[in-house]
Amino acid sequence: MFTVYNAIVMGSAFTGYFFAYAPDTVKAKFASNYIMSLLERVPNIDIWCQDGEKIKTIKGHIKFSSVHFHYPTRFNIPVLQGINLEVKPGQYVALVGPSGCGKSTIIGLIERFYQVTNGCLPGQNITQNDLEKVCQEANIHEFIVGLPNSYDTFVGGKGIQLSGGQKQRIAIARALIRNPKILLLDEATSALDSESEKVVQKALDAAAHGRTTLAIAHRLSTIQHADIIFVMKDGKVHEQGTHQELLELQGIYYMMIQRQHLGESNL
Ligand SMILES: Nc1ncnc2c1ncn2[C@@H]1O[C@H](COP(=O)(O)OP(=O)(O)OP(=O)(O)O)[C@@H](O)[C@H]1O
Repeated sequence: MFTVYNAIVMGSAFTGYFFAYAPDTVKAKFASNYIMSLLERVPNIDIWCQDGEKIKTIKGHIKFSSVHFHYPTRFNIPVLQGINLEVKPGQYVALVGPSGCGKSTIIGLIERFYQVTNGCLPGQNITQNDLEKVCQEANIHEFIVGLPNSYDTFVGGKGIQLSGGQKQRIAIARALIRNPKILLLDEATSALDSESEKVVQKALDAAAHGRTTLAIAHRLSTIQHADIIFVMKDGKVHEQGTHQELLELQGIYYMMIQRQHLGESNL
């Protein structure tokens, strides 16, 4: 419908015309109405929460039961098509599968960035000692104390003066300072060279200790120790098991491992 509201919300050519030629007081009134309507908007996810379970204490148990999902902007493209997976508190679980099969979408749903289409999901003061403890866990403390001003060293906006591996380890420390029960790792080492990857992976393995961890990885060597590996394809879980069980199955995971070994030996 061609209303002024829609024109403003949808950003049509009419908006430009309206804002170019309407008197300032009228423009201000429309703009403030629009701002108020944005402030008062209740996200769908909150409406849903009123009926759903509100989680008071997070124990680190994740369960997807027949979860279907499509992105709001792409109604006719199903991304998840009946996902069933369970991660028990403290387990380290990996998601693997071809590009675009829906791995990051699963993490987005756990973080409640989107509402599922069908199915269901379950519902300080920081001291210097706390800071140093998490930096030790993240394998970055030694590096920081070696800097000219230790923890007070200026590292530039967004850590521009740090290497990729150092930034990753600081990101791990930032995650750990809140003592989370769940760690969600989406390709946490993918942008690193193999030396930095080893250091960051060591930090991640230490951080995962005693926490429920869901890791997405293309480099399969990093998740072979996972308690369960879910192998996804076309928005579905096709295989699940330990590294050894999946190798014995000789299915998709086995093929992925073979391909990766072949790729590495061709480097
Ligand atoms: N914000 C979005 N809006 C619409 N479609 C999206 C959005 N994000 C992802 N998609 C689509 O959803 C599908 C699954 O994407 P997702 O990022 O979950 O895949 P992935 O398995 O993590 O891929 P990769 O291994 O390449 O990171 C893809 O087809 C993608 O194009």
